[in-house]
Amino acid sequence: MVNSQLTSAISPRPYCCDHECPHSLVGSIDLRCFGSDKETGGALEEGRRPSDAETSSKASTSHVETLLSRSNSSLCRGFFRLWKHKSLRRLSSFPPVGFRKWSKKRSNRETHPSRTHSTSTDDFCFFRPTWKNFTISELEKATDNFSPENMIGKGGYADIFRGRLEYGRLVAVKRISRGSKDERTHNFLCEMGVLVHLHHPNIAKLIGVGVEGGMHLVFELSHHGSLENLLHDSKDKLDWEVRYKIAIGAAKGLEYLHERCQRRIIHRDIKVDNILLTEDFEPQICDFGLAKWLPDEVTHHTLSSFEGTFGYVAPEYCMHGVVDEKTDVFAFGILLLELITGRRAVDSSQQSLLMWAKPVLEENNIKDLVDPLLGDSYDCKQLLFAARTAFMCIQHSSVLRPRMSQACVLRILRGEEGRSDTVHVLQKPFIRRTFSEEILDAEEHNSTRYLKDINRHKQIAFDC
Ligand SMILES: Nc1ncnc2c1ncn2[C@@H]1O[C@H](COP(=O)(O)OP(=O)(O)OP(=O)(O)O)[C@@H](O)[C@H]1O
Repeated sequence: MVNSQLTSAISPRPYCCDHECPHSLVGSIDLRCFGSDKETGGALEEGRRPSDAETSSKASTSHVETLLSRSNSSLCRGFFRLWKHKSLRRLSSFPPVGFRKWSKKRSNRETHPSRTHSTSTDDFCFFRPTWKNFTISELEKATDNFSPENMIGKGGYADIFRGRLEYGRLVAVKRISRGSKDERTHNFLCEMGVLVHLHHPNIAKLIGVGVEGGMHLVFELSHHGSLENLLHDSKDKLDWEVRYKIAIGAAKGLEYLHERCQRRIIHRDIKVDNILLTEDFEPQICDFGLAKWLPDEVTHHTLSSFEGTFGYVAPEYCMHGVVDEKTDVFAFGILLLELITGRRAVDSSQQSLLMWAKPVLEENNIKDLVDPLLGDSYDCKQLLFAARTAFMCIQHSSVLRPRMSQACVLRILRGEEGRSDTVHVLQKPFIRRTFSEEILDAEEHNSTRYLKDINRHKQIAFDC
């Protein structure tokens, strides 16, 4: 049955936008992996503006509080069992909490003029027929029978093998190998369902798939592996010039996902492990296993299960399950801080980079942030632009974070926004907000509470 599902999924047919369809990006991995089927309902709510009553009655319950209140439940035990099997710090489906209901069409300010809003069938038929359907023998031959020596990555639900195709092309074969049969199928279809829409120099390039003897996604091999390998695992220092190039390229990739590709895609797991580097250090965003398609008409999704990576999670996602472009913008800010400081989002003593860097940025002591390995070998202006961008992206309130596009993040990063010669002072973002947004923000994004939550979140993740 799985195979027939897979075969039909890769055959050229209209892309389905139904929320219930396994090809759809709007479903969320359910909580069956925690052994709690009853928690699986209502995986997402589309963004609507809250009523006053809803706002006041539900705002006080956070994901973390609810998780803690259930800490003895089988749900929680399931989470920790799963945690041990997942890659470090990666949070898989977190239990649902009393997520609020929102009601609002997207405002004009938030719509994307760059994308056409067609609802015609053509809109759902965007796939690249150049994809190859690999046989298992081709993949085995390419990877030397998936030999351990060829394993170049081990993710939460897949192993990645280096391979050489018959005609010499180097590839990375992602073999979906963990989870139940349903989970593997779901993950495979979700990732493939996103990739079918994407074609950009800063997005990992899918060459084909293989559904014989397991589920496989075949990518162009990235010469330098992930940014994680290069920035944190290598003895060689990564030059500032390259870091800045990576920042710009990753920003372009995200801008494409959010505003320029066929669908509005939220990646949800932007981090150094998911930025691959080509031979000339061009960054490519990979791992679309958690990506969501967000319809243009809604402001955001509210997910009832929580997935992501500790250290990169935006406050509103952590506290209320709210997912939109700003979720990725926040994570991108953390990634920028990693590039500037050379520190991990969460270090070996479980200290958060955000907590360390934010006060330094607020004090405008930018030089104190710089990776000691760089010494004085960096471009001061580029550093200031990058620090300024990071500062804006990690704003607690999503309203205050810039968008990737509309000339926001990229322009700030390139120093094209504001007074480039007087950027010594990091300014608070200049986005004007409505009164209701101010109220909403003050009520809902209390930073003290967030810090409390994130600390408890950390305890759950690392101490149990
Ligand atoms: N095309 C590629 N070229 C080179 N290395 C790759 C490629 N794709 C993946 N990798 C390596 O494999 C690692 C894991 O890949 P990926 O993130 O796609 O797996 P995953 O199972 O989805 O991981 P996660 O636990 O983050 O979900 C990457 O961090 C990278 O080091």
